[in-house]
Amino acid sequence: MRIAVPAEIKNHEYRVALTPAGVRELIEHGHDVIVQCGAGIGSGYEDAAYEAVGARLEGDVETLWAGAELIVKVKEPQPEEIARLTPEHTLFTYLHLAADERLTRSLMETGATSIAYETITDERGGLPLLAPMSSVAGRMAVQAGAHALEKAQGGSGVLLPGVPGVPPAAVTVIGGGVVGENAARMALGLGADVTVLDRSLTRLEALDHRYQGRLRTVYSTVDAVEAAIRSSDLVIGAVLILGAAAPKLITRQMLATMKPGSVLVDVAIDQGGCFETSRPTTHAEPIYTVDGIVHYCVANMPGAVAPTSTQALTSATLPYVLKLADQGWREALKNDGHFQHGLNTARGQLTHPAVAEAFGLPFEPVARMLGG
Ligand SMILES: NC(=O)C1=CN([C@@H]2O[C@H](COP(=O)(O)OP(=O)(O)OC[C@H]3O[C@@H](n4cnc5c(N)ncnc54)[C@H](O)[C@@H]3O)[C@@H](O)[C@H]2O)C=CC1
Ligand SMILES: CC(=O)C(=O)O
Ligand SMILES: [Mg+2]
Repeated sequence: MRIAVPAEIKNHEYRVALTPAGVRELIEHGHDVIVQCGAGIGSGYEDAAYEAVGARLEGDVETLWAGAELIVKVKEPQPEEIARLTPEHTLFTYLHLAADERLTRSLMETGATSIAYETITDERGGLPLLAPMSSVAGRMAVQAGAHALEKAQGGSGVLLPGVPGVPPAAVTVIGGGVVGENAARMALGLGADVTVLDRSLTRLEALDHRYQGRLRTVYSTVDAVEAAIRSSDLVIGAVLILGAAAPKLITRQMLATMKPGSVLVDVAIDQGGCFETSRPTTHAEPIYTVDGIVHYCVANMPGAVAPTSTQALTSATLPYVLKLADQGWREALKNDGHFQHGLNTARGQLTHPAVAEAFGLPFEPVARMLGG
């Protein structure tokens, strides 16, 4: 199969979809891999490293896309990338469609087959292609929040760990999944006072057991969120309902109950954000302030630490890229029910129920799409 790896073009996105080691695996399986010139530079991979494992380099982006059957990317297609997609393409990347109706409709119109990393499931109930980037983003959320708390950023000026004689900051993490646990772990490491809210008692039990009383776990209700944010210096939004738009757990009205200069980091922004006042920001301008509360809402946080993120991402995606390349998308999905959950669009139709529900659009069940 002809597989293309374009350079990412989202703001400050330095990741690339495949490392040279990943490309080598595909070539060993007999596939042609075409890498856009310079695609790996931001992650520390020179063009020569791809050439050395047998990839072809392509400088012209239109030629790269036009010649590909399978396109492997990191971020959702940007408008100029949408314009290059055709019904002959299979696109494998993060999509987060429920957050963006315009993207959803335009992707459907291309007729391309699109498979989203973030909706593929595994037998343990996890999201194996989201998890590595959630680990990165969860860890970064505390760094980003600590920086935003500084006075020069508009923050209250509270130092997360405190110092001897001065108490540490209060950090609330809403959603105790992969992002949430990684954020909690970093915040604990810095010596902050950490509370995690979740709707899943199983998750709270696991966290309680693992952290042995070093963090507080609270069942998530409107009441519990209201109480927690009143005394928090940093609140991290880390909830997810698979494939769906994130629920708004902090309203604008609730901001007035928070301490001035407190910080909200909305990691769930790629699914639309879990705070009413969140809007996507970029690494170039990551923060803004509403009613005295600093917001950080970058939708591609791991892009800023690309050498780490690219290796973690390729390790997770490679087995799936190999299946798509070896078997074609139909067979690969027919043979793996969890992989099937990744299919978001095909033949101009939506195939993910949660995305369809987000916009009140009709959808075609994957099983029917694969049968026909
Ligand atoms: N901004 C960025 O750069 C990145 C964003 N993300 C996003 O972070 C979000 C979280 O991802 P993961 O941690 O991997 O998901 P996950 O599925 O591991 O965890 C989500 C948790 O939220 C909980 N939850 C759902 N509704 C809740 C509610 N009302 N109150 C409290 N908890 C609730 C679930 O029980 C679950 O434990 C996703 O939207 C993901 O796409 C992930 C990576 C990078
Ligand atoms: C998960 C995601 O959207 C990211 O890593 O950018
Ligand atoms: Mg994202």
